[in-house]
Amino acid sequence: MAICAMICTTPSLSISSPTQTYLGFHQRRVFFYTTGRRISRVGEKTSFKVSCSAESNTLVIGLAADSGCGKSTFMRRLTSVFGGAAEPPRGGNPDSNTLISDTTTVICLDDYHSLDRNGRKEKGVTALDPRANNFDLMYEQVKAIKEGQAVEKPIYNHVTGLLDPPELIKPPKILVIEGLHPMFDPRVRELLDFSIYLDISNEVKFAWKIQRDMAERGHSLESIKASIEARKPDFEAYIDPQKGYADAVIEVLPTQLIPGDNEGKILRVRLIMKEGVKYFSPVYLFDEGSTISWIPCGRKLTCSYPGINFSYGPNTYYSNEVSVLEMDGQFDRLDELIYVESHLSNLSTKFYGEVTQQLLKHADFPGSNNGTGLFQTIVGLKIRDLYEQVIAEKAAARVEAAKA
Ligand SMILES: Nc1ncnc2c1ncn2[C@@H]1O[C@H](COP(=O)(O)OP(=O)(O)OP(=O)(O)O)[C@@H](O)[C@H]1O
Ligand SMILES: O=C(CO)[C@H](O)[C@H](O)COP(=O)(O)O
Repeated sequence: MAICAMICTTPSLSISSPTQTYLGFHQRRVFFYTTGRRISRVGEKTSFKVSCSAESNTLVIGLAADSGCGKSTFMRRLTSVFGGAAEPPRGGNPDSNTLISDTTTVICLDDYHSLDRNGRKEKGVTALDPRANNFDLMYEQVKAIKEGQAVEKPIYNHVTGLLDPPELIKPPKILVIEGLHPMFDPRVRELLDFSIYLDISNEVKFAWKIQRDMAERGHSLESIKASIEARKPDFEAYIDPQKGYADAVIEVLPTQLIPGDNEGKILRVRLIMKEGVKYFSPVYLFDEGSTISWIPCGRKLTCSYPGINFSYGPNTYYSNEVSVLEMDGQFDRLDELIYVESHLSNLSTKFYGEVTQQLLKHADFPGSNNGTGLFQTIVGLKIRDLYEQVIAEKAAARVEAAKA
């Protein structure tokens, strides 16, 4: 770092070279060595490409879920926690899948489809199949962004089903990679600072699909059923197993408060939080580590049928120790959520009532009155906290390095 601070205005230096290169420093000049021999000096004509870039402060978050499972809604909640609105790149492809705000850039991993709609049809593979995706490019580009370099990322056009010319993605403070496979490739997984899986049970997925694809997109009930069935084997083989790697899973199930309910309107939502993740301390209800069941309905929380049930406790998930917070039911009055919020700890809020304020602000988003909205908001706050801890630690390390 000391070297870079002297030769660059920004604190890090990136070098690309066709051979293994070693960086040396002597009398305020930077030299490159190959197997110990000095071969060139910065400023001299050289085949090495040297560029200064901002120190790698890009935090990378992975958000995995099947299509139509609430990724966009979650992203809107996350961006709002950082205080901004996300928009597609200005002046770019109107069908871009990217969303940029002051703090976050969200890229959709559909952009790494290597086969377009026709290509998949010809080869008889779905978009969930690894053979339809370019994981090498995904890895190289996410790594480059994390290291502070801009990349030309391809665009998969959902309107035409074709691969469009690429768009420039500059390194943001927080990069979110959302889509089908953020935790599939071990190399990409290794780049993630935090990972989330939205686990929507088949019953609920079906209810949401019907609501959206029938009401908004004019699909028939039969075609929705057929598309879910057709995706199932690949979903189970390639998408679902990723939840074993996630730091937080939001699991959405039918309610247990109404026996045999299959409407998918009242939901039982579980926030599964891995223990021992750096910069992430799981949220708890009443008393950390104990097992709690709580019906908050009564004087301070209005509940109509079938009521609300919270539970919390330690558990094991894919051989990992986790804490699980569960909410079954829905709120009648969102402003009364403050009562529930005041019984939760480790929320990483900046002021009393921030969770309630966030949900009230976006009361019109799907799921604001149930555990999906509540837990998405909480995970958003935890990501902000994680980011702030990383930044604070890097700043402290820089101060220490400058002292040395
Ligand atoms: N928490 C929720 N409660 C009820 N319905 C929801 C919830 N989240 C999402 N939905 C339903 O699912 C639909 C898809 O949500 P969203 O667009 O956020 O998902 P997505 O994963 O980004 O979808 P896609 O990948 O297909 O773009 C919404 O239009 C809504 O009908
Ligand atoms: O699973 C998906 C992720 O969103 C899509 O089905 C996939 O990207 C293919 O898109 P399209 O159906 O528009 O060709």
